[in-house]
Amino acid sequence: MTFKVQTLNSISSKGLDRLPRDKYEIASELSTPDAIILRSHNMHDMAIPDTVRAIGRAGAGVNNIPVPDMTKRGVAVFNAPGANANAVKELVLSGLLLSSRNLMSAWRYVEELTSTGEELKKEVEAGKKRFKGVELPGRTLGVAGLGAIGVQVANAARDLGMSVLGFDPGITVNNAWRLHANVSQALSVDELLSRSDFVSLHVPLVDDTRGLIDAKRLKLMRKNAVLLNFSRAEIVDEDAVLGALESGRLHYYVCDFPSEKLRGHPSVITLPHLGASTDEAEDNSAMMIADQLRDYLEVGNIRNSVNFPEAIMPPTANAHRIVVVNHNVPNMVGQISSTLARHELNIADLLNKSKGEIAYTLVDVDSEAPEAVLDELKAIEGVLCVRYLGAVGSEAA
Ligand SMILES: NC(=O)C1=CN([C@@H]2O[C@H](COP(=O)(O)OP(=O)(O)OC[C@H]3O[C@@H](n4cnc5c(N)ncnc54)[C@H](O)[C@@H]3O)[C@@H](O)[C@H]2O)C=CC1
Ligand SMILES: O=C(O)CCC(=O)C(=O)O
Repeated sequence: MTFKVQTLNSISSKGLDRLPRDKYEIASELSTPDAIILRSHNMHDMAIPDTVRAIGRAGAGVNNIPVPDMTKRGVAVFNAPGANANAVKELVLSGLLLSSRNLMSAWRYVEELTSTGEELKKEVEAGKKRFKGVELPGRTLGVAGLGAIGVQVANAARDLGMSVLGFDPGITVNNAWRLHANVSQALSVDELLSRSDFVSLHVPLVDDTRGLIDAKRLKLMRKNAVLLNFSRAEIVDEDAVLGALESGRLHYYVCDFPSEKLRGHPSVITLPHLGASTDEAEDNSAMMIADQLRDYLEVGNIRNSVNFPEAIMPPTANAHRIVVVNHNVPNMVGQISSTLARHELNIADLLNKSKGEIAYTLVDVDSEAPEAVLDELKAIEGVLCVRYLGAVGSEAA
């Protein structure tokens, strides 16, 4: 079996090399891809071919992928949680220091000096008082979203001696375990904003978080506070931020998402979406997503899908694997197994998992499944996709 994988962005070769070329054709232009790998490419406006079975985001945020439409079509969407978290954490720490020590304006000041020798030294000493900053120990950082990135940011800020407050109503048990014991809990975004000198946002862009930081919430922030946004532009109301900078409520807005309005503002430090742009993060994300896609395409296993359930079934030796994606409604497993029974196919192993509106079934049968069985499975009302993977047990052995 061979697979076609289309890349919509430049993807680290360390990741693509995990897809052996005797089994995988990989190209940026393909008319009938089985899978797509991308980073930030906007898929909302593109026609996604019917042949696509899986989409892999070599990164964290999936707001550039039409996930609900893909779910309706039975297409699994994967991401690489945590793979770029350290890179983002390091950039957030840079942002904290750039703002606390007024480094960008200080740097610009020096760049614009034209004097030389003693005169230059005099201007340096005379000018530096304009850039006096503050130290981080004793200041409070509020972290909204304690996922892979937020936890690392919170822990690093504690290590720098800051007091840290966190808010995340959906924190996972694993992330709660990873969090520094001295990080305090805020009970709402409003509380977080009102008790912090620096606020860093690490929530995904979804309907609930669009415009999370608006004019009303900015008024809750401490005077001269710094807002850091390395999540997504749309989480913050940009006009409201510009207003808060004018009124002095905000001292700096540090973000990874430039816009015409933000560019050139003396109190905005904006970077070109650099959070995940390190060798390490690009390699980690690409390797993780390639491994997950390969396991899905070849074996049917699902790890780190944002719309499909986790599903891992070790291949049965000498069996033949069928994968069925269907609506999460009653009697689907019954219909699948009775179809197999009608064709005298004995089930060696079966796994059925569901997540939201999707149910997912892996079936290992003792003998090869003829085309007619697959056609009958496809014809069951509610079935979105059927894949025949064949003897995955023998290949793995
Ligand atoms: N600037 C860059 O290059 C990068 C940006 N990102 C952005 O950062 C976001 C977070 O990434 P990860 O930490 O890896 O994701 P994650 O999924 O591990 O963590 C997100 C956390 O936010 C929490 N959350 C959701 N809604 C919330 C709300 N209203 N208030 C408080 N917490 C809320 C969730 O419960 C979860 O724990 C991504 O979705 C992406 O948009 C991620 C990587 C690189
Ligand atoms: O791939 C990139 O550079 C963007 C990373 C990012 O924004 C994410 O992983 O959510």
